Amino acid sequence: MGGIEFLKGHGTQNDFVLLPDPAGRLDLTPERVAALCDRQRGLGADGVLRVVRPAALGVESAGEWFMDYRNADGSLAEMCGNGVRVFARYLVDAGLVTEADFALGTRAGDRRVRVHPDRSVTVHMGAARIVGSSVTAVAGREFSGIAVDVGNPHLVSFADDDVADLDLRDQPAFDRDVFPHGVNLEFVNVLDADALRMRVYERGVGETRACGTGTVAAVAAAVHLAGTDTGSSTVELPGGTVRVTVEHGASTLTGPAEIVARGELDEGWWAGAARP
Ligand SMILES: N[C@@H](CCC[C@H](N)C(=O)O)C(=O)O
Repeated sequence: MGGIEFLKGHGTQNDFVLLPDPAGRLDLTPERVAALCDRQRGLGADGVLRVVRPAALGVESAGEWFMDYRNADGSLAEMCGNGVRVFARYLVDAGLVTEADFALGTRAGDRRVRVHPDRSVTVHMGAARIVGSSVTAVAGREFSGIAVDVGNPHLVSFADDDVADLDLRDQPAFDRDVFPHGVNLEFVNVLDADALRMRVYERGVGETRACGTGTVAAVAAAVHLAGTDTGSSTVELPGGTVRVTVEHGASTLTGPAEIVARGELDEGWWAGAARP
């Protein structure tokens, strides 16, 4: 095999290693994903986006490309909102799609995207479903939350105190009976009628500087609390600001997406990274 091409990109500082692999030839083990994402022994990222043809993985999609997303710990997740924006940015920059508006496949189903001239990307995120409530605890302090399914699981907790002061270095407690496959935990301040501030502790990663599906979950939860099913809001995150709309079983996420670097992985390193 020749060198393994990679790119590095981010969306509101939620960062990813992209691996172009149209035919699905890479043996992308959880150990290799974890090594790639490690900020000391690898390239460092919150997740990996393999760029692959749907047929190569045996999945159905109306899109020409499938976003094979992995969390930094090597686990699979259904969906990644910031990842879709970065993935779309790469496809357009690389000339792999020629339209500005197209569909791509994810484990949560197909997602339509629009790449704007100012380099921002809008993703049609599908339905954000309110599925119940639960609790979480950060450093012994309990928060009640609204459970939201955005293709992947979220628990959104609204706080009166500034979420900037929360200590999110350790995994907050959550109810494993309610979330047997884990959950992404969002902590939110309402700034005004159409502005939220959010921090997030992601399943399979830890605290990240932004989570696209999390922002959609946060706006859906805010809209739900307001007693309606339609609304739109900016969401300020440590890594930047996105815009979310939620209406009648659909939602959109708009924000920046950047490709930062490209290069080749060392083959010896790749071979060794297959081992834990
Ligand atoms: N950062 C992502 C979400 C990635 C998946 C998540 N950690 C999970 O396990 O569900 C986003 O931007 O949505």
